[in-house]
Amino acid sequence: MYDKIIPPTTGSKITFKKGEPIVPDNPIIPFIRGDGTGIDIWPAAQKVLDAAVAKAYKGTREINWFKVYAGDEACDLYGTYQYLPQDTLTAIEEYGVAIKGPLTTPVGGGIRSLNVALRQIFDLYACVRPCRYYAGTPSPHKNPEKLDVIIYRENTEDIYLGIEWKQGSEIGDRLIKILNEELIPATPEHGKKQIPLDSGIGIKPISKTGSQRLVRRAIQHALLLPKNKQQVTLVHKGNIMKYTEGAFRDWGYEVATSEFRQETVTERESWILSNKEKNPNISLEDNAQQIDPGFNSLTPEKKAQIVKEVEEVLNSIWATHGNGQWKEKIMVNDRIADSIFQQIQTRPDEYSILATMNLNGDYLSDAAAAIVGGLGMGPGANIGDSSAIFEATHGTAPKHAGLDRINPGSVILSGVMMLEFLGWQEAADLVKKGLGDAIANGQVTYDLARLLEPPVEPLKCSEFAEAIIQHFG
Ligand SMILES: NC(=O)C1=CN([C@@H]2O[C@H](COP(=O)(O)OP(=O)(O)OC[C@H]3O[C@@H](n4cnc5c(N)ncnc54)[C@H](OP(=O)(O)O)[C@@H]3O)[C@@H](O)[C@H]2O)C=CC1
Ligand SMILES: O=C(O)CCC(=O)C(=O)O
Ligand SMILES: [Mg+2]
Repeated sequence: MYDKIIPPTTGSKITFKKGEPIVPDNPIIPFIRGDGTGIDIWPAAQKVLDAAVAKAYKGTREINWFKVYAGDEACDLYGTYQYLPQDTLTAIEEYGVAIKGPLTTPVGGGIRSLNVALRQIFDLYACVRPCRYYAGTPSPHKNPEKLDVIIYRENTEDIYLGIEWKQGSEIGDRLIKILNEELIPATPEHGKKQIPLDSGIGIKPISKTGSQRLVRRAIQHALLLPKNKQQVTLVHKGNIMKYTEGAFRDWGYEVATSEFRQETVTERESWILSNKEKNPNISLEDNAQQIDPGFNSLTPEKKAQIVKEVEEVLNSIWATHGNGQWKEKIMVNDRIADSIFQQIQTRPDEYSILATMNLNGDYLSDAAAAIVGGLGMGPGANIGDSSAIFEATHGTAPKHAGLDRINPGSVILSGVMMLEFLGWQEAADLVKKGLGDAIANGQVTYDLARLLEPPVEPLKCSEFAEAIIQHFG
């Protein structure tokens, strides 16, 4: 079944039932070490995870690691250009849950992203990236502890589908010709627009299915959070891209109000309801005027549409959501993508789950990680209905590779997410305690050491892992 690798002789498989993992006490878990600093951070992370499981379960539970190959290491073993061997795909398919270090993607030419390929091959449609603060972590922000968000990033489509054509290529030029001469003129709203002939062309598909399954998972997650964090914000650039980014927002609201009607309220509905709560005799027209600041300058048709919206909301949910009941529901709102970047800095405590398309989530997860201490503190999980791969938000950080200096925190915290996914909360809690206490004690790697006031002598990557284990207690 495998060409060049041999699974562990002990251990059992994780299986999935209705999207939930069924986990034996001795699961076999494939891991990819990763390129660049993967050589430093993976061994450190593995050591911490093993120590936590051993301490939490005293030998009754154990991870049986299965080394599989991707990236440079795979080419060394399998031959030139064998970046993602079939053995690796077979192992992840067979064992369901895997963890990986970062993998290199060259800019401009060469192979497309192995990281993205893995997400697409296993349909890991939800990229979950929590950004929360560990006390004592230095940050460029005054109140980094106020940020506690979980980014739910759609993980399989958008520009990451990688459908693009090079400038000057035969198909690219043909496509531009068809667009300029046939499709754009056939679409009146595009007027006389034309694509410059020397353009590269990329396609940005955003599907209803892809958007809705991501938002569905985000709302399901919100249901498990404490009441004050039960909020899902749909992030989009729908003011500019109405049929892709704008549609993501609309489809997100549709999932909330059709599949989770009793559990959710949209921000706009909450305004309509609270207007009536404040003034029970308010007319539909006055209510409409208050929810739409530009109401008075709208066309009669548009005004009538908003009045109808108010009427429908009151008719359909006043009984279940009115009189303040909506305050107990999950709030679903939306924010424009550029605005959310400033909002997480200026009003961080107003946000909880941020549901995004692929590209916006990629940008936003690095930015949010920076607020709570940098990419060394940014974990992640790629989750599908029948498998999951855990990995940090950051890349290979090549200039630090092999120096035993990089912060392994992000991969260790990705391991914590994996332990929680397995239901091994006791081990996950030990790692979080160890990491939190090490940081609070000023035992940190270079990235955090240089930000501390006064600066401290940095620990090596491997020493930081040891410090975490010592702080398990
Ligand atoms: N999922 C994946 O495997 C990903 C892979 N990549 C790939 O990684 C390669 C390198 O990408 P690049 O743009 O340099 O981005 P990286 O995220 O690899 O690194 C950029 C900078 O972020 C900081 N950083 C990253 N990781 C850590 C860490 N663990 N601890 C402390 N600081 C960290 C370092 O800053 P400083 O030097 O200032 O301390 C580093 O130089 C590319 O090929 C890219 O495509 C990128 C993202 C995700
Ligand atoms: O695969 C890559 O090279 C980049 C991926 C990335 O930036 C991410 O997943 O956040
Ligand atoms: Mg990224």
